[in-house]
Amino acid sequence: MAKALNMKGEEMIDFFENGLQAMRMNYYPPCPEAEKVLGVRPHSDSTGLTILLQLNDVEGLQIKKDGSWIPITPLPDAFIVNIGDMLEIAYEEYQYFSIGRCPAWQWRMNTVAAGIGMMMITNGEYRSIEHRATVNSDKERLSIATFYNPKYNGEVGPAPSLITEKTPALFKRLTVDEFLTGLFTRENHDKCYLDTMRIQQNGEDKN
Ligand SMILES: O=C(O)CCC(=O)C(=O)O
Ligand SMILES: [Fe+2]
Repeated sequence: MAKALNMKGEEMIDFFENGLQAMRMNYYPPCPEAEKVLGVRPHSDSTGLTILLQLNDVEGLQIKKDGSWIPITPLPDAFIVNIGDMLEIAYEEYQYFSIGRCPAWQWRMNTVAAGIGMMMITNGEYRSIEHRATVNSDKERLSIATFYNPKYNGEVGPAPSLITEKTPALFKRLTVDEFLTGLFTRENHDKCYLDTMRIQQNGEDKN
């Protein structure tokens, strides 16, 4: 990835060496009123990189492309690689993570997900993807997501080798600690957290 971006390899290693890794196992039971609920509401992963396995051969994952939701058909033995944008921790926070609740569901399990932005590191060159998961009326669905992130005592921000006069830094550089503190103390949850990391470019509307 560093090679494709013409980024210094050591910088990528520096971001991710001894980084945080986390895994979330998603179980979506069948829901007779499947069209009324979502398994996972629209979001972009807050990770550096997410590697996702659609465990059984059941559709559910959708990505947003040109304003429409596109289903991602599971392929046997194939991983899906997502570029993440910011850090998120979803820990049994049902309301935060899902929309609606199927009357037939008795329980739901979320494990911890944590991650920090490949979008920031690549200075916007690689963009995070908005996605969601739907549920089915008669089939259960399983997926496993693994999240790869910079180390906790490190920094996050555009890789120095990607910043030039023509491609100025689009995001601030800050410690992971600062990033996390900002994430968890923010009051406006409607605004994308990544947007608060953006550096205003010359000539941009300040509103
Ligand atoms: O179940 C899926 O396919 C998507 C899950 C997901 O987006 C996540 O765990 O972050
Ligand atoms: Fe996700």
